[in-house]
Amino acid sequence: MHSFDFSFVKVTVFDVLDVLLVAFIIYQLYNLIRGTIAANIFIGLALVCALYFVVRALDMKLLTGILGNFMNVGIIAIVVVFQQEIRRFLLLVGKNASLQRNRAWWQYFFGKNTVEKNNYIRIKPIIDACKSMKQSRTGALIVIVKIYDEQFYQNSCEMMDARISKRLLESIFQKHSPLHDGAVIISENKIKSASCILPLTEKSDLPAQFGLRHRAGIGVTEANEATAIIVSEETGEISYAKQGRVKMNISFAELEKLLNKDF
Ligand SMILES: Nc1ncnc2c1ncn2[C@@H]1O[C@H](COP(=O)(O)OP(=O)(O)OP(=O)(O)O)[C@@H](O)[C@H]1O
Repeated sequence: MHSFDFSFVKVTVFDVLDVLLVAFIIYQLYNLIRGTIAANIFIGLALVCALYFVVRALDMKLLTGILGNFMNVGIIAIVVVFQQEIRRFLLLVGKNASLQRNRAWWQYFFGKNTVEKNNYIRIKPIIDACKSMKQSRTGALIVIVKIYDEQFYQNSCEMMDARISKRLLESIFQKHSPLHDGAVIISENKIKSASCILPLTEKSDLPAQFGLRHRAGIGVTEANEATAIIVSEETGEISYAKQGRVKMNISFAELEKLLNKDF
């Protein structure tokens, strides 16, 4: 009977850790570029790489030479093409590290209940504003971002740095307000900007009643670590978008649950 000898393969704890870390980084990168145009570019680059290895293995000299030259400048091309994504990835790593640290300490000293209570205080003005805007059929788009990338928003937004309050949100989206067109961006427990023009999703399978407001709400969550609350002017319905996916007509209890999780 044949037996296999695997004694030449030595796997240490650090090898496992190494593979897990690489998998984690690839997963984070995938999350960052999922649904964006960068994902298609990434697939294109991966295909060129695969083709290079195939033609090299088949010893096809001309193609190997051409693709080899392309691969030599590949890393520079990647940095240029994925400039925004790399920037967001590094911001995410830095920010998450400090957020997790603060939260862990806070929970250690004050317990989980205090954290949840504080969270409710933070999200209450947003929920109350949505309740009132639903009633008055005021269209609104509120985007909550983990990392406020000023460069990303500064050209298309009216910059603010205000405490979140129900009345402020209501006045921004009130029909006669000069800032009512576009989205409000919330980050770090502040209203950071208003009247923002956001990228629209290019999805073709959305419900017919979804116009620009909904498309912008979904679009921003495809390209960023963000969640969007959309109040429909037509129907008063509340929708919630995250990672390019949208939950329609959610209740306020559901909204509270989702915000508690994501904010
Ligand atoms: N790119 C954009 N970024 C942010 N907000 C936008 C953008 N484009 C349009 N909007 C907002 O959406 C409003 C138009 O909404 P539209 O009626 O097309 O959307 P809708 O999804 O059908 O929502 P509603 O149900 O409220 O009508 C604009 O007045 C503006 O405030």
